[in-house]
Amino acid sequence: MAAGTIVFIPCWESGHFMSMITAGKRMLEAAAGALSLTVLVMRAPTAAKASEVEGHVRREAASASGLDIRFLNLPAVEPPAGGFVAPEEFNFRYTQLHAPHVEEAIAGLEPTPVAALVVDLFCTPLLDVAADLAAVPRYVYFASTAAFLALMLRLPLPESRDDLAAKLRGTEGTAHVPGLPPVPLRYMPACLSRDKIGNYEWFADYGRRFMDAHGIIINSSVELEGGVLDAISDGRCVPGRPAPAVHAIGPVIWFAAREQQPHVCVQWLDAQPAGSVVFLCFGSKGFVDTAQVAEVAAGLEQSGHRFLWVLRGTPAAGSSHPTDADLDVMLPGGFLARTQGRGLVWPAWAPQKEVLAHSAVGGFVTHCGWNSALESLWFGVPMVPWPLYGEQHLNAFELVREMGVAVRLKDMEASEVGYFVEAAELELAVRGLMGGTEEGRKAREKAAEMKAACRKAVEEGGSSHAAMRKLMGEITTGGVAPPP
Ligand SMILES: COc1cc(-c2[o+]c3cc(O)cc([O-])c3cc2O[C@@H]2O[C@H](CO)[C@H](O)[C@H](O)[C@H]2O)cc(OC)c1O
Ligand SMILES: O=c1ccn([C@@H]2O[C@H](COP(=O)(O)OP(=O)(O)O)[C@@H](O)[C@H]2O)c(=O)[nH]1
Repeated sequence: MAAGTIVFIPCWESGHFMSMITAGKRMLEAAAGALSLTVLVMRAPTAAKASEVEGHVRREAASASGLDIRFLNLPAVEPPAGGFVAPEEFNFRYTQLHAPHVEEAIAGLEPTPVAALVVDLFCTPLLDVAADLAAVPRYVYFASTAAFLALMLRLPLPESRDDLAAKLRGTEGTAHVPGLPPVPLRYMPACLSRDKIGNYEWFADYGRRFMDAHGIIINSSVELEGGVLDAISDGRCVPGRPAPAVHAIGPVIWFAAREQQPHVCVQWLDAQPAGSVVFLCFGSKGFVDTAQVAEVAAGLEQSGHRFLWVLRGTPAAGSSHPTDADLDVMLPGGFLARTQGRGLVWPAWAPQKEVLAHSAVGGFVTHCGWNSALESLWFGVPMVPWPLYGEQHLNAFELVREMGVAVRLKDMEASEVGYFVEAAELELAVRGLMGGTEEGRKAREKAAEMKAACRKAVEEGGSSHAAMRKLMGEITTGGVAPPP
């Protein structure tokens, strides 16, 4: 029977929620029965997201993991009234409104001692509630890259604010992300770009609060982002003040139970030659408009390669989630007939991990969501980055420039956020990715190396395995250093 419980407060976005629950399971496994996990579930601010989260909770609660996990729904709060400068401001205020409920839920756990509190990167307003629980170590779970973390830690510094804010008012120049070579402004996260400068203070505030944590648990590894992790631990993000310890335990990848009947996409892949198919998928939010669809279709057709394209329709009013695409309306006339046998366009949610794991898949055109990038590396699939939102442009920079596992779209470096990709650009990138250029062949080799490194990292003796052991050691023995 567990002697204490780790309290988790995840964010409602699926990528964050499931990444954190999967990390929690790994933590329990490493604690070998000494601890349980209590997940405090906030009601998501929209009905669609609330139902998504309910689905995750139902599936997890029903799964026979043998681990001691329980989900407690926090009372719903009224979303704060509008007029926000940024979505981050909404998140911040909405999350903060849950503080009394979190305190009450934690008090209700007695007599079970709380061994640690872990909050999502967007839930740091709730880090303080455990300040009353004087001895309880508090952690942030960071479901994104160490590079994005380094940037966020640095944002509150006056010199960083002045420098970056001035640069972001223009379009030329580079930004300083500790541990990375100079980052061209067009690779800065879309959430911090020129037209979103109002977000700056909110991101800076999140970054400031990370310093109040005992540690940051991150879905990355030394093998993937060693340079940036060193920069954080050497104090190059917040000079003069040690950063919280960073526990790089990744890749953390959420694998759903397999359906009994293989998915249509998988059945189609079964009939394709090894390494012959380029896969296109743009995450949980990604969709493209009709003009862009026509260019993608033409690019794929002209590339001559086999493809599996997850094409989603525009979200319904008031939603940010794509709908299932009506292919007859969205695709150019005759495209399906002309590409029959060598291409499949799938209009709904696809089993991305199963697709990436399939031997027929030779490349991935991706929006560079960090979960997608990690999944691609896990299966050794080289990428073409097509970042859309959030921090994805910075992720693309690392994949291309730092890791060398991706072939860039021709004009990406010369484009504004939300750029339009022409057929010829996509054709060229796909040809390169599938082995037609030296850059593409190198990216494939690098992706294979990364696959081996990712798997080694989480095995016994690997860096992420050791980081997890150290983290759980400090939680179970209470031997954690106070926040810097
Ligand atoms: C990590 O930094 C940011 C993330 C987001 C962001 O916002 C978002 C909003 C939605 O309505 C639905 C989403 O799915 C979603 C996802 C999202 O980030 C993604 O999170 C993943 C982690 O689980 C992963 O890190 C991906 O790379 C992210 O793109 C938004 C944002 O600024 C607006 C961020 O800075
Ligand atoms: O059709 C789809 C689209 C996405 N995903 C999964 O959804 C997650 C997307 O997370 P990511 O961080 O890449 O991007 P986000 O959706 O948060 O932008 C990944 O685990 C993908 O495998 C999937 O399985 N099928």
